[in-house]
Amino acid sequence: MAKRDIGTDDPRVRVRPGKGSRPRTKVRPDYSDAPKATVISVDRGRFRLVMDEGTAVTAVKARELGKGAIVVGDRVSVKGDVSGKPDTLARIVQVQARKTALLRSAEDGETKGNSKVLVANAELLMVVVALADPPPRVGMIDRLLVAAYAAGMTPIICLTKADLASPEAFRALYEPLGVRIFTTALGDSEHANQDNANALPQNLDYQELREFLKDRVTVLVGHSGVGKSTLFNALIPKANRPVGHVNENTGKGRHTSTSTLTMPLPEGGYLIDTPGVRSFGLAHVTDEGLLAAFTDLSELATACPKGCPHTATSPNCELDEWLKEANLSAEEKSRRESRVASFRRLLESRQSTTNNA
Ligand SMILES: Nc1nc2c(ncn2[C@@H]2O[C@H](COP(=O)(O)OP(=O)(O)OP(=O)(O)O)[C@@H](O)[C@H]2O)c(=O)[nH]1
Ligand SMILES: [Zn+2]
Repeated sequence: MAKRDIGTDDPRVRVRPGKGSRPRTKVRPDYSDAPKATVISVDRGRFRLVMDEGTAVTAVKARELGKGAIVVGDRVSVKGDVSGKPDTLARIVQVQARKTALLRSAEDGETKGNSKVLVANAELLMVVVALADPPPRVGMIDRLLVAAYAAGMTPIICLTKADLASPEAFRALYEPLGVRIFTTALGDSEHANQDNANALPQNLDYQELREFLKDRVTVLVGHSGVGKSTLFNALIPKANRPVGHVNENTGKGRHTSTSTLTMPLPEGGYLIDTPGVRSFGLAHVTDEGLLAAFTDLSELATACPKGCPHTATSPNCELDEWLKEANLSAEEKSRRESRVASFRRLLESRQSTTNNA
């Protein structure tokens, strides 16, 4: 292969002379002065980008980039027409290394065990949990926390529908983890109405949440019906996410939309909505990664016998010692049991996933 041949016959790809010392076949073009952009949506091979100076453009992936996926949140270098005018198309020529990558492993079907990057470079994972209707599902929440830590992201929890049920029990369970928890009640328009403010429970954190999200990039995840769209619309009034009904676009019923939406927050920062997260496989996370997400348990486990797998049958596992501690209140005992059970359930579910894959 000739020294300058980078394996493309695309005449638009300009190649600068490489340094003599570089490996012969890997002479890469220098795009350091190409304009940079962030991917805000992906639709069948077309990427919607916001250039750093603000223009929105549509782009395709340059052939030389090969097969790797480009996802929402990726930072990219762009060539070609970046005017953003109708019918123009730019070219993504380079993808920067990701600071964070939110992955999800398929849990069933043909792709079982394969993992996929959902969003790149986001800082926060906001797990949206309804206090009622539907009630919180601890297993899913724990999975999402694990996925966040494994992604290099910081998880936070937003409790919704506090007008329907008290957040106390949930807070008692999750506050010891050091995860920030915000409680909201935004639902029906009557609740959003200021005249009705007295009807709302005390101690709601909606304004604190707004402040917290300012200037950060946050991914929203949660089950259908927990109030994600309601929250999204409250935080970004012009977003107009459809509330209370599902997916007119595909007509395939619930959870079939795959489009991930990025919207700027009025105060600065971005919200990213990921529809259709029904399950969140964790096959890509190691056992250590799993334990690290249980911040309350991971410290205990450092005192376990060497190589302890921390299951219910592991001899002298510190997690069991923690459960057996003397003089615990009934509440604390049940909280600890719930935490250990959560962790062990995830551990087991992953083992069966990996073994059957
Ligand atoms: N009472 C009450 N209802 C709420 C609240 N937030 C949302 N709801 C209602 O819950 C229902 C579902 O809300 P959505 O915002 O559509 O929930 P979603 O999570 O986006 O659901 P999908 O679009 O299916 O993923 C709607 O009828 C909302 O009006 C709340 O804080 N309190
Ligand atoms: Zn152990």
